Amino acid sequence: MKIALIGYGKMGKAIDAIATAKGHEVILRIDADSQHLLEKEQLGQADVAIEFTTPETAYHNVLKCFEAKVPVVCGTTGWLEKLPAVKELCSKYQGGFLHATNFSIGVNIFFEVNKKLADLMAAQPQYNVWMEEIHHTQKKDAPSGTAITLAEQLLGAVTRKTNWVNASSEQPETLSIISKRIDPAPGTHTITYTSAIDDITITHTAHSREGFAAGAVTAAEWLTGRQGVFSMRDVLNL
Ligand SMILES: NC(=O)C1=CN([C@@H]2O[C@H](COP(=O)(O)OP(=O)(O)OC[C@H]3O[C@@H](n4cnc5c(N)ncnc54)[C@H](OP(=O)(O)O)[C@@H]3O)[C@@H](O)[C@H]2O)C=CC1
Ligand SMILES: O=C(O)C1=N[C@H](C(=O)O)C[C@H](O)C1
Repeated sequence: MKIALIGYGKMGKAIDAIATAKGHEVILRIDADSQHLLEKEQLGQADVAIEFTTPETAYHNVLKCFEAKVPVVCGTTGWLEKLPAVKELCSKYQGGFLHATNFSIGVNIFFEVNKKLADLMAAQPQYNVWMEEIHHTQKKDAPSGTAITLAEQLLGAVTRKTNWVNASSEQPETLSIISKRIDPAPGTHTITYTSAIDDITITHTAHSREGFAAGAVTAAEWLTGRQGVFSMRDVLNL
């Protein structure tokens, strides 16, 4: 498979190592200084693009892939407000688009555990619930995309919580998401349900970026040759 890497920072480099070890050919490595390569002539040579850049640049980059008719796997977080527009444009261009706030198998299983626990806690109002995420200090967005996915799942089931804030809140209807930035944390997410009697805590801790990168390569293999808007649930059959 010929891969175009859009974004060649921490994730781009981790994906390069895994894709190359699996026998794929990385034909483009694009960073902020080589955006002129984001054109049909170059991008169009790839079977698939993998985009991990910044909240400010992801939308433009994904559109460039649609224009070049290259399916794109996107892991960039912090640009949720533009996702609905991208999904519509994907249909217009008859493109392929797969976005995930977290590509690791472990976190995608954790998402399913979160939904199940939230379903059970929906009928137990004696429990309050809050969330914490810890990442490295270079992270640009807060809360993390993964934390927002977890929060949306939780609010969908635990209806006594109606909104989330990226702070500590005393409002009973507000889900607090506390963000901490501590090096070198690749990504830790914890959800705690607490009552006067006991606490239940679930945590996912990434030990490195390997799980995110391996998941992105698996998603790219899966997306190649497909049209439509997909998620990791499609890839992992969850
Ligand atoms: N979904 C998931 O599983 C995961 C998602 N992420 C997300 O992925 C994103 C990237 O993370 P990470 O690799 O750690 O970040 P880095 O800051 O290490 O890398 C970002 C890269 O994007 C490049 N870049 C900036 N602007 C452009 C542009 N206009 N076109 C092309 N490339 C550009 C930068 O280039 P330069 O170096 O020249 O500035 C750099 O190479 C973040 O949003 C992060 O939250 C991270 C891990 C897992
Ligand atoms: O920026 C990161 O590093 C990470 N970002 C993603 C997020 O925002 O959830 C995924 C992972 O936690 C690492």
